[in-house]
Amino acid sequence: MSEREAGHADLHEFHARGRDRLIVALDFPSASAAEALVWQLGDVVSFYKIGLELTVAGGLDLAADLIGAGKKVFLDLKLHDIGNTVERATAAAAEKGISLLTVHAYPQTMAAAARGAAGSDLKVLGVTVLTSYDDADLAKAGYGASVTDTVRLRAGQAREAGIAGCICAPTDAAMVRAILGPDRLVVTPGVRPAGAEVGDQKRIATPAAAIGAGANMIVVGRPILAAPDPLEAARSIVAELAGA
Ligand SMILES: O=C(O)c1cc(=O)[nH]c(=O)n1[C@@H]1O[C@H](COP(=O)(O)O)[C@@H](O)[C@H]1O
Repeated sequence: MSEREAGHADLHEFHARGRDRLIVALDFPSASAAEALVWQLGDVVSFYKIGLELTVAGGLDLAADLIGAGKKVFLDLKLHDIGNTVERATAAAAEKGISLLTVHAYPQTMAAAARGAAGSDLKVLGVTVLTSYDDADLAKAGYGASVTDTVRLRAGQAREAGIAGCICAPTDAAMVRAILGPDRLVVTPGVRPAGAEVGDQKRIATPAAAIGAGANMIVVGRPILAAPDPLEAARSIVAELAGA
């Protein structure tokens, strides 16, 4: 269904469906720059990702402000350390009212994060294989398996660890959905509206294709942040997601 086909009564629901599928990555060097974008996007966006760059520039205080203002926050720290450290860091994130937290999809790490999040509303996502990697990049990093086989293995291990879901490329989403089943989360970065600049991403698809392949939510950074009109770019992606 397109925006045009949705009747007046359905329009609110149509936009809400699109909005619930979009996470905007606040990849900024300062909290004030991130705040300015949040202000600009207003009610069009309800879920924000705070990653490595913003975390070291006041991102955790901003996370508290966003949560206080009724937004959801995805803390993208991609944790990977000894179990004790991962468990404690995850428990600390859970206490802050964060909705989503990433860890690298290694069995020990995911099991520790599952323990840290137990009894809280925090959902842990395992990063399978980064969307900037292809088979040659994995080989260079010392792995013998292809991207597809590695994602398949790690998605299965995420399910066994009992975490909430996985981060994967939209091109892997159908396979990961089949492994995780209908109740876990599949979240895909590496999303580019048709014609958008690809940048350093290697395994990409459009917003509608990502949802069509089984993603619950997509993560979008530069196609909104670097757009001449970020609000218009976000609106257009929300409409595409709502119709998918
Ligand atoms: O965990 C992530 O969010 C993530 C995993 C991954 O495999 N690839 C990936 O791009 N990301 C993040 O998703 C965002 C994508 O940003 P853009 O490429 O600008 O849309 C960035 O904040 C990345 O850190």
